[in-house]
Amino acid sequence: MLSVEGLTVSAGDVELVRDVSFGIAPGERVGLIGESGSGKSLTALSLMGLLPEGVTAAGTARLGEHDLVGVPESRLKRLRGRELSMVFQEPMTALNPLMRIGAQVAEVMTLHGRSRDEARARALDLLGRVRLPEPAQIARAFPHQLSGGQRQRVMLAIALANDPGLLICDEPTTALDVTVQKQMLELIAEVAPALLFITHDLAVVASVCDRVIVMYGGRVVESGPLREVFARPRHRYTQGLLAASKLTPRGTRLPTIAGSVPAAGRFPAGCVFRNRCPHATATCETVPELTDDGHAYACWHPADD
Ligand SMILES: Nc1ncnc2c1ncn2[C@@H]1O[C@H](COP(=O)(O)OP(=O)(O)OP(=O)(O)O)[C@@H](O)[C@H]1O
Repeated sequence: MLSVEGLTVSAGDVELVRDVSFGIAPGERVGLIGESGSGKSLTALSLMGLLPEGVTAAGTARLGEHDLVGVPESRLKRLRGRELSMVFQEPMTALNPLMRIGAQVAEVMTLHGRSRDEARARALDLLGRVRLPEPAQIARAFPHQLSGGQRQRVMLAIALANDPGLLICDEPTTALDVTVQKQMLELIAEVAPALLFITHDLAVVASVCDRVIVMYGGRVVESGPLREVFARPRHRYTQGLLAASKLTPRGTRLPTIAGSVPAAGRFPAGCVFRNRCPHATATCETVPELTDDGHAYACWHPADD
């Protein structure tokens, strides 16, 4: 569905993103991780055609039938919001402080050709879909009257308004507290048609994504199915990230703790978690899981040891 080949982003002679290639299949949820400055945001912005002044992209990126790199702004404008859309970290900078929420959600639909009445009605549906309580009341509110989590849900409603095929999220939950973050992540995972999710939080990747791409110094240094990359990280940056996180790479010796399989039954018995995990002997066929306390833990099967 999305195919990126040899994407290079430069500011003058300086290459900030080099030769990045990856793809996203319909329905797939891909995490893009990497340290600060590794080029994650520029990669996403080049797909959206939203690179800052003086920064240019080369290479190819195709979303379905549409080229995204090296095409005129007028064409990208038609694609943005309709074929692909993006949710940013800070909703206050993206929302118009002087415009009511309902009108802002409706506007993105009228811009893409829906009638005013239709857009207004659908705006209420969308606010309900992102699980905002009392959508009619929220629609009449101004951004400052909502909480940070509610504003981020509004941004998600706006991003979904024209049924895009791909949703890009750039650290959308970083500014939210842990409980609100978890709800937002569940919502994104549920509603995204296909997802490119930028974060440097491994637990977030573990809870939302099927596949992960790791960037370092402007390049992709490894990628693959989540459990594969987390279980056998090849690049020293990924290894360091895993070591510093609450996730434990496969192969690490962990104490076995007796206990019962959690009621949630998410984990088949037989695997071992690190001892801080409340699920103790619970299981895991899938390597990382986000547990009820909001943290991800990895486990390894004794048989693999
Ligand atoms: N407008 C610009 N002009 C020149 N260099 C830029 C510009 N924007 C970003 N950069 C540089 O490009 C590199 C990649 O930036 P980018 O924002 O994509 O990183 P990132 O991985 O998203 O980081 P973070 O996690 O901190 O958001 C950085 O070294 C950054 O300083």
